[in-house]
Amino acid sequence: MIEFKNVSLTYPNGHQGLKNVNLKLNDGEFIVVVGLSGAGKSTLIRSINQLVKPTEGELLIDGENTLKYKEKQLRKLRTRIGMIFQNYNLVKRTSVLRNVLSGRLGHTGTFRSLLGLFSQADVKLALESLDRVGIVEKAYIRADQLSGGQQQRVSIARALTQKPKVILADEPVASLDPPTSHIVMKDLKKINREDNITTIVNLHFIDMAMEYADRIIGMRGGEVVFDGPVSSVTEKTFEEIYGRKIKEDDVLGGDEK
Ligand SMILES: Nc1ncnc2c1ncn2[C@@H]1O[C@H](COP(=O)(O)OP(=O)(O)OP(=O)(O)O)[C@@H](O)[C@H]1O
Repeated sequence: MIEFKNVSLTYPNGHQGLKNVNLKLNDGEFIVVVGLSGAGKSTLIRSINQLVKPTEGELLIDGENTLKYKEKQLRKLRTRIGMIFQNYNLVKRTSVLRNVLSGRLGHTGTFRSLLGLFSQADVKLALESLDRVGIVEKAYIRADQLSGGQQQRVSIARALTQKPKVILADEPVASLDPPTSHIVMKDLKKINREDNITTIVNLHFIDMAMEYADRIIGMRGGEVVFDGPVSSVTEKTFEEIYGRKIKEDDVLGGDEK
């Protein structure tokens, strides 16, 4: 379980990214974080693996306050947390398989991974991960030859080869068209269900949030202003989170091809 206890985060310029956040995120949940641009969604997600570090409070993972971790413990923690970014963060000029194998970096010694000496077990795992997101036939192609949706699936496969306990996805579909967005969200959901990986996703579109979330967390101005199961969410909930009426732009539309 991931627990935020009175967590606040003030950026060096004085801006308060998180204000007194209290949350318990249970193992295996599929959580979608929603809110307007600048609400603090990325800050919330990124504080879990300390890409940004909270300045107050406690952030417990399986009972341990990770804000007290030293560099070595933090590195170990990060090996168990997969991260998916809007822009995929692949090494574009190298093969898909190499990109996916880089998910093993924290597990394999640095020297061996620098030389590209991955074990057969790692290669098998990487190929299995690519198969699970439906693109194993692309393993030996250069990453920059793939479409955006395929690149995002490579990044999901990379996260999977980490054998993570948690996946954080920061606007994973913001650069994709509606049909491809649904494919990527379905992959994330399938993996969450099959492997019981706690999955926390930032999304802009309310229809996507409603379709895929078990639980929705709403943020505004760095604060959690809503937290509840998707079944309890109505249009009014979104209007309260956004502080305004819902607009056409808030809905992605479309479905899988
Ligand atoms: N490194 C930083 N230094 C100062 N302020 C920052 C920094 N990163 C983010 N902020 C500010 O903190 C607030 C929350 O940003 P955050 O990126 O978490 O929002 P968000 O809800 O994810 O928005 P978006 O959907 O636009 O990504 C914003 O006002 C942002 O400008």
